[in-house]
Amino acid sequence: MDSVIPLRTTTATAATVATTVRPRFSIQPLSNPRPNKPAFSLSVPSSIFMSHRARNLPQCSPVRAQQDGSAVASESTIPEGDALKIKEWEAERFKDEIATSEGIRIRRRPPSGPPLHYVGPFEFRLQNEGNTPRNILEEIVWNKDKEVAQMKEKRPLIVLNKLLSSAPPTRDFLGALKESYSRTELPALIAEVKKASPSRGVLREDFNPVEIAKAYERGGAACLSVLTDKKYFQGSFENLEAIRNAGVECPLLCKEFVIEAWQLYYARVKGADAVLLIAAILPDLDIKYMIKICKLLGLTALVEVHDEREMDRVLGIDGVELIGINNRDLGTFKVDISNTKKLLEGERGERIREKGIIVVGESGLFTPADIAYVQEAGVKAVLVGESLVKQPDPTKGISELFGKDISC
Ligand SMILES: O=C(O)c1ccccc1NCC(=O)[C@H](O)[C@H](O)COP(=O)(O)O
Repeated sequence: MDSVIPLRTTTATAATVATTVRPRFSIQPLSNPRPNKPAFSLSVPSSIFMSHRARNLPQCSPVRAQQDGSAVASESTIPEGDALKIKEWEAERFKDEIATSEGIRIRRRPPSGPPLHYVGPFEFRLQNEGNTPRNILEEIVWNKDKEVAQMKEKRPLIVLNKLLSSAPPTRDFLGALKESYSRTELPALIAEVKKASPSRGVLREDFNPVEIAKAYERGGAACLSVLTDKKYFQGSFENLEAIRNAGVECPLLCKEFVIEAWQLYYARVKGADAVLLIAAILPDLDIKYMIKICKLLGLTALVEVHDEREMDRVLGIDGVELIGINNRDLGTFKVDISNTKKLLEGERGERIREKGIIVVGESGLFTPADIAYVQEAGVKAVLVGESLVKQPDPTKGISELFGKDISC
């Protein structure tokens, strides 16, 4: 049985509602609207209506219907504290809507129900719907959101800002890639220090990050990528700091799931020279503003994309100098190195060349043929983890991967 809930928090006509409502509801204008009643009816599956009632939300009382068929909330009935919570909740939802409109499917945190007294009509979720991450990337992001909140409490931005003055200077990540490419005429190597990953589990039991980093440097890596996520990759900021303090000269990429600007400051303080910004997670405006912060901090931003839509978004953002094409779908784990070629074909490739952007081919590279394939597609650098970190001797692993010694 369907129920009818004619509610609206702000003035809106049936027509405006009809354009914003989600398809699983049906809206019909009432043929004979009565005074003081909205001129439309909204049919909602009864299960959704039940979840609305189960949450104890007011149904009609704070809403006043108008002659034109719209309805307004009588805000005077909402306690001040709740009104603030409602505003915060609506602001979050607004951000989510922007992200969705840019094609971002990863939600920043589990959706919460509206606060008490919220009377918006069209957001009645089925109970429990949406509170489970849709894929591993979303799970990582939800976990990161909590983790960053805790870390920020211990080290607020004001503290990090002070530490910046004693942090070692950054090294030129992009310059190191360009220099290596012109020296070897092969894609510059960003070698990844990674103990484990969600898709492959533990890659190396005897994992000594500093030893691995030094072995990569001896093998001719231009830069290193250091996983700092603990829960899913068994990495840490201690590893990043230790590699930096051990005198490794290769510039270091902090391989993190950045969702907040605070993390950029933290990475910088811990010795990073570059940070990863993942387009599948970050809306355009966040990328734009984080790139500016990176510049202020002397960090290089590696902006990672996986599909055409993300590439087009990133190509529209000013200040992007380094783009990584991940051959791994971070939601499904599927790896396909032809993804690099696909994203560099035609007009996109031309725009990238015109803008002088350096492209990094990331993930799933195991053989000299793989390196040649992505080089042919147009990359000037590669990011390699598994195939090197698993080698008993990672220095030798680099020569095998490139089919020659690239250290001199
Ligand atoms: O590798 C994963 O399982 C993974 C899962 C979810 C998010 C990110 C993930 N990996 C990050 C990377 O893409 C790789 O560490 C990096 O590109 C190197 O890839 P590979 O050479 O295949 O180890």
